[in-house]
Amino acid sequence: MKNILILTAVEKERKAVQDGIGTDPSWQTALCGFGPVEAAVRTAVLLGTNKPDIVINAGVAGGFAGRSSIGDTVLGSESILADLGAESPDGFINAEDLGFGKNTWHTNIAESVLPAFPAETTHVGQILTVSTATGTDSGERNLRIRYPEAFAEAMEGAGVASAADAAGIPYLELRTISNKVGPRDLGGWELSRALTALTDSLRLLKEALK
Ligand SMILES: O=C(O)c1cccc(C(=O)CC[C@H]2O[C@@H](n3cnc4c(=O)[nH]cnc43)[C@H](O)[C@@H]2O)c1
Repeated sequence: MKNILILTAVEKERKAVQDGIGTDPSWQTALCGFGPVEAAVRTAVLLGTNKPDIVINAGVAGGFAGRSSIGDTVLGSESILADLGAESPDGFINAEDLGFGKNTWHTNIAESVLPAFPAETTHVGQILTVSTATGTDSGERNLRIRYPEAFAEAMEGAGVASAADAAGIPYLELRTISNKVGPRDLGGWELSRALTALTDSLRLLKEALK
């Protein structure tokens, strides 16, 4: 039996995950906090005393219009720290291109569990991690151009991935879509739909990783 550690930013996400996995000593949940720095630090601390077989960052996310819809599930083949780098007159230069380390953490777990998920509402691909949630049309446009293959934007994945990578532990990011990436409109967020999808997706993931 594999030991799995699932990290979420907030308690409501943790509860949705817990409802999906049920009570099982091999499947543990914890909070990693809000944003990539808090997520990396808290994950690293947890991995100092607990060495699971797989680390998962799960939660809700913004979806890029036309690429993912509210209630969909995104299995991250890559978690990308999308806003770490430097601006220049010729555009954004990411940390890797600057020669200062990693922006992208790959995993092959997403592809391997995909057959367990409904094809019409599940995507495998890039999930962006940002320190500031996109809140304008121009911000959305910039990210969409810079990352033409990204399905979703959230705020913890690359932090958790970085800590898991440093500990040599396989990693997966799983997100369900609660809102569109773009102008901040909390009234347009469909959190309960995304949290129900999160519960359903964790149930499927648990079956797939058996
Ligand atoms: O207030 C609630 O009921 C509630 C329930 C569950 C989650 C929340 C959050 O505020 C989650 C914050 C978390 O969600 C990610 N997220 C979601 N949409 C976006 C987005 O458009 N851009 C960036 N991040 C997004 C993110 O990982 C946050 O940590 C509230």
